[in-house]
Amino acid sequence: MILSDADILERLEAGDLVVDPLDDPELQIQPASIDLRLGREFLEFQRTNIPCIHPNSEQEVDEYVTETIVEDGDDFILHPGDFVLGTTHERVEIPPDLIAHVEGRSSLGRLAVVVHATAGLCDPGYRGQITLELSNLGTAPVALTPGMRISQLTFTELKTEAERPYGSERGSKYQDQDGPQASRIQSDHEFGGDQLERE
Ligand SMILES: Nc1ccn([C@H]2C[C@H](O)[C@@H](COP(=O)(O)OP(=O)(O)OP(=O)(O)O)O2)c(=O)n1
Repeated sequence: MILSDADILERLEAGDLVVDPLDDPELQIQPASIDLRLGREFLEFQRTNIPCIHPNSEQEVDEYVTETIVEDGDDFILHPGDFVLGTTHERVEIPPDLIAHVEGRSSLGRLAVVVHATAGLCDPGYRGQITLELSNLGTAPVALTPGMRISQLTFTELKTEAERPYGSERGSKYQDQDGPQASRIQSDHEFGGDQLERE
């Protein structure tokens, strides 16, 4: 079951679902979603001379990422073909019986701005800001202003609570993330399970 505006308000009031700050609930709570605003920090990917990035190499993943913080009154210009990481301004806490989906807003989609190029799932138990995978599929640069409503979260109720919510198990590498986080896929090998057995 997908939560309606009334269900979302009820869960927010009960305090187990958290979206913080929720400065303008009337504007941000939509019929079956909550609009989230864009934060100030962005991670941009540099052109690089290395032949490829090995996801297992922390150095290769981190070295070609640079951070930009947009000052008051300024915009972040997303150029055609760009792929950058942004963040929601809000921090969320998803209770163990809900899953949240990060969705784009139609108004930005109509300008060819995509807010989650691939991953869009917030696990039951997840806490933190949400990293947005922003790209511009169009032909004109688009100005993104921190504070603008950039994405929406929908919530689906699970049939039963997750027994091992995000954060309770090995892995959970993005729990309590603050600002956009580059991929931490290189830590997967620490937790095991990502190699095929030798035949
Ligand atoms: N666009 C998104 C999608 C997800 N998340 C957060 C909420 C998710 O609960 C958490 C983990 O997402 P995934 O399970 O998709 O990521 P991984 O499988 O790579 O990470 P892990 O191994 O920690 O589960 O990241 C985010 O910040 N921004």
